[in-house]
Amino acid sequence: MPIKAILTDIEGTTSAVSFVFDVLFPYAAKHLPDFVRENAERADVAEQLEAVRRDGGEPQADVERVIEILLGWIAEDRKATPLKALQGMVWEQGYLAGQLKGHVYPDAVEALKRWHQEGYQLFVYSSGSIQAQKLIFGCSEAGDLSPLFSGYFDTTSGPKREAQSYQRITQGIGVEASQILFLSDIVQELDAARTAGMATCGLAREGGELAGHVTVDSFARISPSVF
Ligand SMILES: CSCCC(=O)C(=O)COP(=O)(O)O
Ligand SMILES: [Mg+2]
Repeated sequence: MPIKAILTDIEGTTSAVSFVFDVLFPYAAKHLPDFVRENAERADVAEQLEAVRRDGGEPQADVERVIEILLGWIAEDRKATPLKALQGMVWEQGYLAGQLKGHVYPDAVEALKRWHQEGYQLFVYSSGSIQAQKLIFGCSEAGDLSPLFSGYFDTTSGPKREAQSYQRITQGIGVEASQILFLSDIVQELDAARTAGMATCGLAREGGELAGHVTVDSFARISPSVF
């Protein structure tokens, strides 16, 4: 059955790993402590702080201890849903202040625009929160790319290395798994998507191969019609 939908990862796929590690994560580490102190009573923030206490196994942690836990999770690149939600809130302030602009590779911008015009439905699946995903594409160096996308999925659909997450996303997209092409730079994510029945294409931007998957170094080399 022909591909109808394209589901893409962000970090290392549409966007540089260095943008996430050298720009976004340090920005969050710098601004998150004061953001949490100033907004700890806000309902959406308080809900995430409670989730940090629960997931961190420290139900009695005060706000300063929760901040310490969060900074530790940033340092170890933990894909924890409450951290990702709070990072998205902090990054929003940076994007709105013009201090952040989302990096999206020019070849990805060009291909996403073309595929959208050709009628493919485009979706994102990232460990970054849905808010963070909307910001990186909505406030990108190439302008507002958000009209290209039909939907966004984050770790509330499950971890990216588990096949069940891709089954849930398939339900959400509403086409057969075999009609979805998943793009990622991580072989374990591609393996999980394939186990769920999706077509896969690996991105290795520095060259090389993602074992067992068609691998390219640029979106310019992806033809959805051949999968
Ligand atoms: C939405 S941009 C920030 C990405 C992020 O926080 C992250 O952890 C990268 O996750 P990905 O699943 O895109 O590799
Ligand atoms: Mg990635």
